[in-house]
Amino acid sequence: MSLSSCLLPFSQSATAPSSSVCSCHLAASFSNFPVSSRDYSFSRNGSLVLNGGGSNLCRRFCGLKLWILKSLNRRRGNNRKYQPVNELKTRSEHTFLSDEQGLRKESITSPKDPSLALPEVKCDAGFAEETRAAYLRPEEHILRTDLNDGFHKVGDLPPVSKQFSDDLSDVRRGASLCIAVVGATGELARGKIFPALFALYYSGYLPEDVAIFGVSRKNLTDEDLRSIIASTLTCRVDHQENCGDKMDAFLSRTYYINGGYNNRDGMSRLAERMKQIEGESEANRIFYLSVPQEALVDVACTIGDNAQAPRGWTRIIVEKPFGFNSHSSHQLTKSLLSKFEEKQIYRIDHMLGRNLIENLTVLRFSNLVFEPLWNRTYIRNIQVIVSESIAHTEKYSDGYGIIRDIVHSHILQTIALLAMEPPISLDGEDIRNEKVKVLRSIRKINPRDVILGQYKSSSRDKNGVILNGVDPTYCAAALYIDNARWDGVPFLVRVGTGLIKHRVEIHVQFRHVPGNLYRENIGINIDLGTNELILRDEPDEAILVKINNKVPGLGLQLDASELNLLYKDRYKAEVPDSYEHLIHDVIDGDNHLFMRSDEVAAAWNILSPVLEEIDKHHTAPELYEFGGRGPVAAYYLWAKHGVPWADD
Ligand SMILES: NC(=O)C1=CN([C@@H]2O[C@H](COP(=O)(O)OP(=O)(O)OC[C@H]3O[C@@H](n4cnc5c(N)ncnc54)[C@H](OP(=O)(O)O)[C@@H]3O)[C@@H](O)[C@H]2O)C=CC1
Ligand SMILES: O=C1O[C@H](COP(=O)(O)O)[C@@H](O)[C@H](O)[C@H]1O
Repeated sequence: MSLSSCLLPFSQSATAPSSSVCSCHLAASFSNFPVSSRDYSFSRNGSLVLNGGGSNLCRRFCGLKLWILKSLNRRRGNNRKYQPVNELKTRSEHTFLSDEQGLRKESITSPKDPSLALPEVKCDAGFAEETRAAYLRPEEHILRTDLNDGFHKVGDLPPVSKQFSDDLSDVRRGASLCIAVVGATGELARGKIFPALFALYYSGYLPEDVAIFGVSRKNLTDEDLRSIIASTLTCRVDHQENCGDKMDAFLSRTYYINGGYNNRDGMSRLAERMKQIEGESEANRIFYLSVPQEALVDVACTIGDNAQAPRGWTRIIVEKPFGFNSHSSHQLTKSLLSKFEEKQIYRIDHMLGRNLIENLTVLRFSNLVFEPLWNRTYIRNIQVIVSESIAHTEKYSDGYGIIRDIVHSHILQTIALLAMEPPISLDGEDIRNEKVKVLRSIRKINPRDVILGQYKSSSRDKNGVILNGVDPTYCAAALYIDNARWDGVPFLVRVGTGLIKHRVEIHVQFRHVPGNLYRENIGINIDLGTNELILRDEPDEAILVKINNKVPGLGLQLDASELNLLYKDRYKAEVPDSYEHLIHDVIDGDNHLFMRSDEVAAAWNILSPVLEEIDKHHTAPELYEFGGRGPVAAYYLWAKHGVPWADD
C-alpha cells in the first residue's frame, strides 16, 4: 500500500499504485473440474482440494469468473450454421468417479435451523442428496491456498492461457452435469446466463461432458436455440485463443426443449432427454429458473416432481425478487420446500456476485487491522451506497419497486456480511447462520427513517422505463442492529437509479480519536479528522483508507490522505461477471451468497412495516430530476442520524 498526500488540508488526495497480497482462496470438491495436478490433492475424505495461493491460482480462480468484454470480442451472427449436433457421449463411454470421490449420499445431512418457522412439506419424490460442503473442512478452504502464496509479485500475473486447459487433460472426470435454463428465450437467459455458462465452459469450470438445455414454451429447434445463444456469446479479452472452436463446442452441447403450456409434461420431456444423455451413471442436475414470478412455483414444483436427478444431486436456482411481501414470500418458500430440501435451493441475486461482496469477509477475517475495531466502540456509522447513473430498464423491478428489488436482498445481505460475527468456518451454512442472526437483530425499520424517491419520468421513451404509479426508484433508510456489537450505530442506506453519479460503495466511518492531541490542527470540523474505510465496487474497484498525516515542511500542518488499493492497477485480470461467479458457486455447492429461507423471512420482517405503510397510504415518493442527486429529504435523514453525507 502506499500513501499519498497533497498540500490541501483534508482534501481527498491523489492516489498512488499500491500492492497487496493475493487473497484468493477457493477449493473445489468435485474432481470433474480440471486443474493441473500440481494444484490439487485429495483430502482425507476424497474431495479434491485445490492447493496453492500465488498468482497462478489467484488468477485461475479469481480470474476464472470472467468478464465479458463485448466490444473486443467476436460475436456470432444469428445466421450462423452449425454442424449436426454431436450427441454427448453417454456415461458408459467415460471413466467416472465412484463413491470415493465424494458422492456418498447417505453421509450427507443438511444443518437444519430449528428456528426456521416455515413448514417443510416433503414430497414423495426421492431427493438426490447433496454432497459438497460437508466434505470440505474449512481449514482446507483457507490454508491450502494461502500458505503457498510465496510467488505473487505485482505485475507478475501470467495470463490464464490455453496451456492451462491443456495441462489438465489428465484430471479424472467426475459426475456429468446437466444444466437446464428454464426461460431460455428471455432477456436474462440470453444476456447473462448463457454467456456466463460459456465463460465457465471456456475456462474449464464445467465438466467436460456437460449438457445445457434451454426450455421455454416456444416451438423451437436445437438450431434455433443455438442461434439465439450464439448471438450473445463473446470471448474474454484474455481468452481469445480458440474461442471460435470453443463456442462451437459449447453450442453443440446445447439442446432445446419445448416445455409447452403444461409444465408437468414439459419437465418430464426435459428429464427424459437428460436421461438419454446421462445414461445410467452418476449425474448431477442444475435447473436455472429464469421465468416470470407468476410461473415460478409451477415450474419449480413440476421439476421437483418429475426432473430431479435419479443418481446425483439436484440444485435449483431461483431468481429474485423473492416474493412480493412477507406473506407471498412465505408461500413461495413453502412451495419450494415442499419439493426440495433447503440445501438444494439457490436464491440468486446477481449483485451479490460482485467482487466487493466477497471482499467484505476477506477483509474482515483475514486481516488483523480491521476486526478489533469492528464494533460500536470504534465505528461511528456505516453507509451502503448503490447509486446508478443510468436508469436500467426497471422491467424486473417494475411493480416491485426498489425496496423489494434491491434492499430486501442485496442491501440487507451486504449489511449482514458486514456486521455478522465471525462464522466458525467458511462453510456456507456457517456463514448463513451468522447472517441470519444479524438480520434478526435489525430493528424493524421506522417508516419515518425511510425516504422514497422517484425520478421524473416524463420521457418514458427516453429511458425505456414505465414507472408504475408510486414505485420508488430511490430509497434512503437508517437501520439499527440491536445487538452488543452494533448498538446505536446507524447503518445508512442509499440506493437509487437515474442519479448523477454511478457508484457502488461502502463507507465505514470511525469515531474521533478521544482527546485528540491534534484537534486544533484538524480545525473546526472534527468530522474531517475521522478515519474512514471505503470499499468501492464502482467505478473502479478499490479499497481506500482515509488517514491523517503530516504535510512535509516546517510547522505542523495535517492532511487527510488515502491509502489506496486500486484493483485495476494491482490486478490485470478481467473481473468476471457476477453471474459467472454465482453459477460457479452453485456448481461448487457453495451457498453462502444465496439467501436461505430463514434469511429471506427475516429480511421481510425488517421491511414489512415500511412496505405496509407505503401500500396502505399510497405514499408518494419525492420526485427528483433524472440525472440529479436524488430526494433532498435524504440529506435531512443523514443529518438526523448524525452522519456526514458522503458527497456525490
Ligand atoms: N432481466 C434481468 O436482468 C433480470 C431478471 N430477473 C428475474 O428473472 C426472471 C426472468 O427475467 P427475464 O428474462 O427478464 O424475463 P423475460 O420475460 O424476458 O423472459 C421470461 C422467460 O420465461 C419464459 N416463460 C414465460 N412464462 C412462462 C411460463 N408460464 N412457464 C414457463 N416459461 C415461461 C419465457 O419464454 P416463453 O414465453 O417462450 O415461454 C421467457 O423465456 C424474472 O423473474 C425476473 O424478475 C432478475 C434479475 C435481473
Ligand atoms: O437486479 C438488478 O440489477 C441491476 C444492476 O445490475 P448490474 O449488472 O449493473 O449489477 C439494477 O440496475 C436493477 O435495478 C436491479 O433490479
